[in-house]
Amino acid sequence: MDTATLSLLSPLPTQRFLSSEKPTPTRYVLPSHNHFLKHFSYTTNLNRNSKFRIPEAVLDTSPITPTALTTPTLRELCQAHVPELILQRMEDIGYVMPTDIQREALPYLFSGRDCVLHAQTGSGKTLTYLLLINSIINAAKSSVQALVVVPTRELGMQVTKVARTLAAKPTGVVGEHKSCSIMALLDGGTLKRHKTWLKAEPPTVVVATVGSLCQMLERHTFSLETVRVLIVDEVDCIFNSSKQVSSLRKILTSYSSCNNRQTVFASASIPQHNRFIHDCMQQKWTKRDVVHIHVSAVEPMPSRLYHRFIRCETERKLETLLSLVQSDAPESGIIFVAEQSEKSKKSGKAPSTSLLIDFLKASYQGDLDVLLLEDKMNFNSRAASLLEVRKGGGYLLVATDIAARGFDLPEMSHIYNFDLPRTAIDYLHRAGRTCRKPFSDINCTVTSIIAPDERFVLQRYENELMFDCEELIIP
Ligand SMILES: Nc1ncnc2c1ncn2[C@@H]1O[C@H](COP(=O)(O)OP(=O)(O)OP(=O)(O)O)[C@@H](O)[C@H]1O
Repeated sequence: MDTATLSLLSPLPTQRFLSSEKPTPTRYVLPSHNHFLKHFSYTTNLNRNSKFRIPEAVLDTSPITPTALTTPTLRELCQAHVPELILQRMEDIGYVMPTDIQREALPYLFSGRDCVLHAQTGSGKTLTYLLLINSIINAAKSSVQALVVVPTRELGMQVTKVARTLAAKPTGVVGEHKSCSIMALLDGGTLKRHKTWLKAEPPTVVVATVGSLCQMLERHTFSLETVRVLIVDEVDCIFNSSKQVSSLRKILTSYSSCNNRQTVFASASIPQHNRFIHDCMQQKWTKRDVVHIHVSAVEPMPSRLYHRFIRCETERKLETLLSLVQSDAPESGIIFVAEQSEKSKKSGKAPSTSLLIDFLKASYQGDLDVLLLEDKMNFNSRAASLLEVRKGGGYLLVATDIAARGFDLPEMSHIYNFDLPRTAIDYLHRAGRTCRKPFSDINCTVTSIIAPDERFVLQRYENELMFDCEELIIP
């Protein structure tokens, strides 16, 4: 390994592989080299000889001692950095042991390094960056100190909710509780009200969609001058969106400077990550010593997922879906449908989402509520669907890929790809809406209903994402 890499990382506690399974406080397992590589790889910017080659995993070769292998609790990891009330609240909610990404990333984050958090769906990246935010902000100061940028309104609502839950008063604490204020500045919101709020008493944390944020920045309603930590969640999704990418670039480089803030990017998928890290440094999205924390590098898909597919002719897809849902009896499920193509719109055809909703409402006889979530719904209807979903109780959500990113619905047991996703990454994120209880053993199922000639597409996704999909044959 590049010695420069070691010396760069050595001031920090070099992480040793502990376990990908549910962590227990004392676990004395000597991991194999391959096992280590499978789960953790760190990359930094120091290998400048090749264009995008970045040093591989950091291997700790010092003797293994029982102490080094004792899994720290979240409290132990955060104690010196995060206020006690937040730690108490974290434990109230049930966050006691860290997930892999939390254990690996928090020491780097607390050291002030810019980081790219690259870990499986449902691995707890949100709590990771919220703990960093809570270690930095001062709730007594009236200024925007932390900014979380998200690609969709729905994800913004979710992150805001988690941030507010974490900031709430812990049980048993009496008296007044001054927590930080968190503003959701999201597309479809009432920007006029936000403008007044930002001017009168700036919130400590802003969770924003790119569009609304840029609107506010362009109108000089507020500036990013006081922002000390900037998070971009689902970063690859925003960089991939032709509508959002140029605004994100401005947020990162024109409206603020990487030298005046700590920058964190998060996603379960960062295609060509070496290239991305290189760009982070070259484009000054981050400082030059950005750390890439890649957990489960060769296993991008959560291992508790069972993948299957069923071949059927297009005209039989609806009946096939219905019989699958009825025999699976999911706790809750999402049925993913492709967005309607321009060609189909022009020919006046009804979108698949409407056809599917009408069909299920007429034919499905189970207990689950049938709901719809798609981009072209107005914001109020989208919010209403989301509210129903979050109320608990079982539901079948018919959705486009708008529901594929970041949604955390822990009770979700089944995903159905009524239409195959366009890319392997879309498959990964759709599938990742299940298996969202980090320390649970429960398996979840992803089923793709494919036309016979789509088998090779699914096979490509299997190869790319390294999972196996079993064929389901209905007699
Ligand atoms: N330390 C923890 N202990 C128990 N549960 C946790 C812990 N950290 C996070 N969780 C739970 O894990 C679930 C997934 O977390 P989160 O939404 O942050 O995942 P993510 O990594 O952002 O996934 P995605 O890439 O799909 O957005 C949430 O329900 C969260 O409450």
